[in-house]
Amino acid sequence: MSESPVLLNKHEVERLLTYDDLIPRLESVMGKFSKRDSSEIIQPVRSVVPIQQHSGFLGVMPAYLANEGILCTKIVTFYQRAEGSSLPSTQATVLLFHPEHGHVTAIMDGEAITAKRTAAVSAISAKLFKPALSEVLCILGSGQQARSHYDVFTKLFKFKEVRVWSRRKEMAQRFVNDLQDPVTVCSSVKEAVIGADVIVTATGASQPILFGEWVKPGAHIAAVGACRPDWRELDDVLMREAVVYVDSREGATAESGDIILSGAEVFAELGEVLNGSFPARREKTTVFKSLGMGIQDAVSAKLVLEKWNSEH
Ligand SMILES: NC(=O)C1=CN([C@@H]2O[C@H](COP(=O)(O)OP(=O)(O)OC[C@H]3O[C@@H](n4cnc5c(N)ncnc54)[C@H](O)[C@@H]3O)[C@@H](O)[C@H]2O)C=CC1
Ligand SMILES: O=C([O-])C1=[NH+]CCC1
Repeated sequence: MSESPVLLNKHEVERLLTYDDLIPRLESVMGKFSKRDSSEIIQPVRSVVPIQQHSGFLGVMPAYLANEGILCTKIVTFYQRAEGSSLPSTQATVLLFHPEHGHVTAIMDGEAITAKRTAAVSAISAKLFKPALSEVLCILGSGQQARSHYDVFTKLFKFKEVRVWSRRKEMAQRFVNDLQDPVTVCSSVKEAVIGADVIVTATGASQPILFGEWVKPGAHIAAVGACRPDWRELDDVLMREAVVYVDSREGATAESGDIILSGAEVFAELGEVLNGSFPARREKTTVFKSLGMGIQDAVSAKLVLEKWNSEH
């Protein structure tokens, strides 16, 4: 009989998963993924079931990392929620399996993993692509991803000014009230992004909210929302003028409305830049279009379990 799986709640996962540990693991796995060696990594594009009556989606995100002995799947739901809803729009559970015997070794909260690994990957994109002199950070959205992006971007980089915009100004104000350091609340997207060097879009928008005409040439945009083929956060001008990087070419081609509907060309995967097979075109306006990958959840969950095991 196999042992019962370890069960870890959101509080535990949040405590055990640190950006310092996570970032090097994500860089390593994304680099390996971009080599497309199926004897090392298998990660299909996420399967998504629409839940039309409730404006939601169920996604299943499996991954197998043979050399690291990680067999994992995340099950995630994401919903378009009314502003001010007390329910989280992204909820998830991550399962780790014993790769040899097939039993479940751990079941853990996936909300904290999703928030931290997505922000950490965006931070990796910013390390590679943001302008050398980056003084102004702008965050569009004030939800879970906005907060994790704020945390890691201000931990890793020094900005003179941080701005936030949200659909309802009081939500942006609430976001700011939870923080120690000063952040400017903006009344419009335009006001928030003019002159910004780094822009994070982390909204549930399905139509463009960020327009290329407002974006400072050379800025870096980490675009985290719009993860359906008919959803947008960025307009055609921005998508066509920027150098576009993605987490996975297959994921972007299947799921990113910003890429599919604008007809923008994907320049490279983040992993291809980390591998040195494509350049980081820092001098240009750059977009990193993030959709989220099972391998990112898999290395995060393994890290959480290792930390937990070291304490028990
Ligand atoms: N790329 C990735 O790996 C991941 C992407 N996501 C996506 O990131 C986005 C944010 O996710 P969470 O922070 O978990 O959600 P959340 O519900 O915590 O925050 C969503 C934010 O978007 C705003 N928003 C919603 N609809 C909007 C609209 N039509 N126009 C402008 N703003 C709008 C809300 O006011 C809120 O500030 C979602 O689109 C989600 O699907 C989530 C997890 C991972
Ligand atoms: O990677 C992920 O978990 C998600 N991406 C979009 C919604 C959830």
